[in-house]
Amino acid sequence: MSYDHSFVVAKFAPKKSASWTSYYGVRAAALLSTRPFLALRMPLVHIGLQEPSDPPCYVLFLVSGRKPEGLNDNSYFALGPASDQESKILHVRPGPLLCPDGRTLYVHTFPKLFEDELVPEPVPVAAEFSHHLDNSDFLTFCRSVLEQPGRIQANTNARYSGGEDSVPVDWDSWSGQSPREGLNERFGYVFEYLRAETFDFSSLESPSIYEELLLYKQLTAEYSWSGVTEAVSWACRIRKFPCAPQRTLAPPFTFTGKIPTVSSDLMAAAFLLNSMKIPFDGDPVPAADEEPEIEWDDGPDSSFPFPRHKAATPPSHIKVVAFDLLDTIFDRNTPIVDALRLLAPSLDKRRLLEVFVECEGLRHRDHPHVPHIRGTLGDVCARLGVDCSNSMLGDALHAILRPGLHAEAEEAVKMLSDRGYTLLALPLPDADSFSSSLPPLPCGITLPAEPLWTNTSGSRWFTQTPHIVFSELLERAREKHPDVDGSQILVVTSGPYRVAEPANAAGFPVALIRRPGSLEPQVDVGTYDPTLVATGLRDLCAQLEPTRGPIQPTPPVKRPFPRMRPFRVCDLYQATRVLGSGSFGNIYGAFHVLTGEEVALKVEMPTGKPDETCVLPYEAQVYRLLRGHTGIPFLRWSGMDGGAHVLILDKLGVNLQQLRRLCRGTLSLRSVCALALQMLDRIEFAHSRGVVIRDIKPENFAMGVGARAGAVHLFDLGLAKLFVDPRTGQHIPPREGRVGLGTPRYASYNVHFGREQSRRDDLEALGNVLLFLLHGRLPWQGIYAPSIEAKLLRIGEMKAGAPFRELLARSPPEFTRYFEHVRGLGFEDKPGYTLLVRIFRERMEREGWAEDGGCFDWVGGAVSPNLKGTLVPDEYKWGRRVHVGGLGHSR
Ligand SMILES: Nc1ncnc2c1ncn2[C@@H]1O[C@H](COP(=O)(O)OP(=O)(O)OP(=O)(O)O)[C@@H](O)[C@H]1O
Repeated sequence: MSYDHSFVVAKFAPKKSASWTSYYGVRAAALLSTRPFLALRMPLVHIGLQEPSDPPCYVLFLVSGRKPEGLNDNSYFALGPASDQESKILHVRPGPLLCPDGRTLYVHTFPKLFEDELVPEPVPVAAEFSHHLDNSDFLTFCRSVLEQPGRIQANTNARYSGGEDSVPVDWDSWSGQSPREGLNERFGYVFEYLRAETFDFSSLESPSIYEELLLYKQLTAEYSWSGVTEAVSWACRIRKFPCAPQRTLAPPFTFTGKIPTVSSDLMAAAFLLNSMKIPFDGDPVPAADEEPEIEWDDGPDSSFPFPRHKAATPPSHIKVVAFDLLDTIFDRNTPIVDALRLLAPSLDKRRLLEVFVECEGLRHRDHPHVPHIRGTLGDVCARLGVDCSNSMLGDALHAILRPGLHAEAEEAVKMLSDRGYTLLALPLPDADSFSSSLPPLPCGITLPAEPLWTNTSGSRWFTQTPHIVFSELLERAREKHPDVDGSQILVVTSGPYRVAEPANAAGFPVALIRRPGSLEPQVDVGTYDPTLVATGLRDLCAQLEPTRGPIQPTPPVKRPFPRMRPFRVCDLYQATRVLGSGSFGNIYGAFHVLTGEEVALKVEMPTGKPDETCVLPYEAQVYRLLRGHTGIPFLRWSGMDGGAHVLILDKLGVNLQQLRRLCRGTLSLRSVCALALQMLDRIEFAHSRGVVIRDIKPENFAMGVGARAGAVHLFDLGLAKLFVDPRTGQHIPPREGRVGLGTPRYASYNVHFGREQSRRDDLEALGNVLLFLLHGRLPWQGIYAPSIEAKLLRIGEMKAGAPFRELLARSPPEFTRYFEHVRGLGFEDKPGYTLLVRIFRERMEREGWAEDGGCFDWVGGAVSPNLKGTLVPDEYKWGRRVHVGGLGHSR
């Protein structure tokens, strides 16, 4: 069917929009009151202004919370509960256009829309016009468009613009490039004009006004440049359909004054419009481009004493130097690495240390009264999947308990002692284990006679040296210097969070030793403030040289994480940023305070309502069940901390939805095939452990980071379920009338009709996900239905019927084979994973596509990192580089 179709999508783009074109852009944009909105093209016959027998005439309506002004003063219909004075009310029953707060919407009409009758002079913009698109703008825009017929069809450039970048003159956006087009300069917004004169809708959805609404919806849903880009790319695809010669809009027509009746189409449009957020008069102008402070109002309860900023300190002011022995004087890391290398020779040194330190900290937290080093070794082996004999463990333990001295220790200690400093040591953690195996301390340092605090119940010395140590230290220092105060005792440590933070909080200056390659984290969240930073003990001595002049305080560092109240989980993981939000709480990026290793924290705060159960403990069980596959993030710890349920998981990279956006909306068949192989593998693994995922969607698959950047990971297992009864080993029985779970866009056909999900449903959902990644859109997206139930039913019908068949017809044949298999499976049937893998692998082999990490569209420079519209999380961008999949490239 041929359909005349013109539409305009208008969008305000705040200046510096690029700054919120980011992972957080969507969140920030939700607070902006300037939103993209739509000039609707409506057939006049739909609103009773034309007879069906007349040649069809269309008009663009602008729906706005503001009345038109200037020459078009009177050209509007008020929708909904207008005031008594309103003469023209477009009566809509039962009032779909009513705004929840009772304000009125106006449909701007168009008496002088057409070329010859456009207003002779530009209409002055009312002084108070700040951020609403009003009728005069609209007219100017229309004139600009109509003056240049054909330009759009000729132009194949991308159709987006804005932000601070200049806009190429030949783009068909209306973007302030000429003096005539001054609106953009003043208000910083951009019009997108998308015009498809005649095209064939038959292979798309049924022709209706919803095509435009769909664009609008997409824009409002994903308000960022990516939203625009997606909408525009969608429109561009439509535009690929053969275009008939351009026609101008139908002859001018005169408004008769007759109040129109509402046709069902308009009614439906009105329902959709009602769900849109259109700015109203008096809405506040958005505050610049500030990102909102992310409030942490449901997180674990923890607070930090922040250090005061220090003044310059003359070395002579320091009377006592107190060493934290671990890793400043004693070298504990080398023996740990040596010991672990015996157990897992192939692993990288740093990784071994990270695993050991993490296991040690968690073990100590959960079993504070049990000797921990042997237990830690056991945990390390379990974590690395290595089998060790008792004698191997014994050897490793022996090595770990024999730390040597750092090479420079003797010399440095002597030098400081010769300069007259009193040298003390903080008590050594776990002194009992070490007592017989330590080498003698360099001459001049005194240990406390009795390390009181190591036996403190639940002591947390792995992360925080307790406050009691510092009062004890002050007492010991006063034995030699009765008048000394805390500011004269320099604590030397390599542990920023283990020692520097509590020392600062207790009022002691700190010298932070950062040896090259040290394990301690480099991330500074502003909770400590070292007086000096040295690369080793020799450097420390040089900086404490009396003739050198006062030690200048380190300049304040620009803290990278100001937007969140800092909190720490298990005293070991410092949260730094929000990675995402889920239905039950937030997911935070965090790092281990002793190793700097990055992790993700999934946090759920119980509401306290008796009838509500928390889901994270359940999800933790599923993660435990699925341990052992590298394509599923490892659950490092789960439990209650600070009153919240917490999962500590491997940190992942960008999810497939974000990557699809990064790649401008669609992925190539090559990427889709390569992803399919990995995704099938993860799902097969879950099924092999008796688990159905029930929430297969692109957002729940993410690439790894670092060395695992080419691997797809399956996560978010909160909806997963055992399909095998663990007591009987039997498959669960089929059931009807189940509540639909998962995401309707991708869910299997069965889910829409209330059937219990089994393995086949995960695989059907995977098929839908792959089609979505390939096409960028599924036919049932954005359809209209009067209620959610009706919509779910309608989507189900589409999945079962012609729209799905048409989708397959325009997809590579592999998908037909794939769906033939998965839709042919019975409830209990085991899917033919090998067959499904073969379908995609054969295609890859035929095409000569390698399956390596470089096969994805986003790797290796195929996608320009700085294109607007990408949703690459900030952590993947720095300067003009982007690192996706671990392979960075410059523009
Ligand atoms: N391990 C992780 N590493 C990095 N980011 C993550 C991780 N886990 C979750 N995220 C981010 O947080 C978002 C939400 O996480 P998740 O899907 O687990 O939460 P949810 O509450 O189950 O969400 P939903 O309601 O969408 O199912 C994800 O889309 C992802 O961007």
